[in-house]
Amino acid sequence: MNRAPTTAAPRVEAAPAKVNLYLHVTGQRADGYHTLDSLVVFADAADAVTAAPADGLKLSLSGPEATALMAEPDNLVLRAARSLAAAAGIPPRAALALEKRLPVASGIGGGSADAAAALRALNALWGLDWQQARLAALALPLGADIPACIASRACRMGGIGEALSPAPRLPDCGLVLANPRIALATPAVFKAREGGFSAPALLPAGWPDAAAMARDLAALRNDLEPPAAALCPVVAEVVGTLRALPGCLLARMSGSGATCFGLFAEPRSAEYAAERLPAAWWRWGGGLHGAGR
Ligand SMILES: C[C@@](CO)(OP(=O)(O)O)[C@H](O)COP(=O)(O)OP(=O)(O)OC[C@H]1O[C@@H](n2ccc(N)nc2=O)[C@H](O)[C@@H]1O
Ligand SMILES: Nc1ncnc2c1ncn2[C@@H]1O[C@H](COP(=O)(O)OP(=O)(O)O)[C@@H](O)[C@H]1O
Repeated sequence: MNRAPTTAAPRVEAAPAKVNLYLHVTGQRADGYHTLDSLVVFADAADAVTAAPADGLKLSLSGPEATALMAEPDNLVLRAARSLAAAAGIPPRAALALEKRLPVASGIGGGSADAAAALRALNALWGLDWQQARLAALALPLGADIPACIASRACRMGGIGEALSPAPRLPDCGLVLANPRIALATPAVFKAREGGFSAPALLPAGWPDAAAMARDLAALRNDLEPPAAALCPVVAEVVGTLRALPGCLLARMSGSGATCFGLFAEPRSAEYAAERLPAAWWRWGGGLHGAGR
């Protein structure tokens, strides 16, 4: 039965960038996937996915970063749509539009955010009413970051990305994101990692302000930063440039890179600081997605 209402209004979903404030690689499973411990937050920098009624399944691309995806044989948005339709037992009928603003293959989970946004939009468009946990379980094989992106709320990430628990209470803070415009493939970075595994972090129940959070985060690390910097040496320059910005409390790489972030006391100082970065880089400054909700 096709439950797609042909008169349903288009659904628009933001696909916010994921930032790993720290990322410890805690082990490796027999299938090769690594187990992680990470504090994940979402920035207000975002792609946007629209789903509208249609007879078949199609995807249109727009936005400043869309060119990098023009040759993509099977966009994650389409894979997510097919996967949801198959699991729901309905034909995949939707006109999807992706406005791509986040750099591709950059450690801020843009593809995962897009897939998650498509699932949320189609869940509504097709009247499925699936719970977030069911969408997350369906999406995990498409990308380890997608479960966290389904809710797009700060969380503690464990397992290979599917074990999600609440984040400590976060203070108001600002983020600067900077990418030197070099794509880094996630599998290559995991493969280049050397050494043993890290223990999961011990975190407090919350932080009173961004400075206190930065102090605790400084004792942790991103275990993928050394291998990413070996593959892409400019990562060290990006981190150093962020760290030198006035007001920067902490600078580090996100995910498997090459995007790095700077943590600031509040969104306005991050916005201002981002403008001082080299114009050749992709850069963004602002606050956390959903802050104050
Ligand atoms: C590293 C992280 C941290 O949040 O972020 P990104 O750099 O992708 O943003 C994620 O774990 C990435 O998630 P995602 O990009 O969705 O990964 P997937 O497509 O599932 O996996 C791509 C490849 O990365 C490796 N991989 C990924 C996740 C994981 N927990 N262990 C791994 O070893 C595997 O080689 C896998 O084949
Ligand atoms: N909508 C999409 N956005 C970004 N990448 C996509 C998308 N669909 C498929 N991909 C593929 O997924 C890979 C990982 O992209 P992305 O999620 O941006 O990076 P990362 O996992 O480093 O955060 C890209 O190299 C690209 O080949």
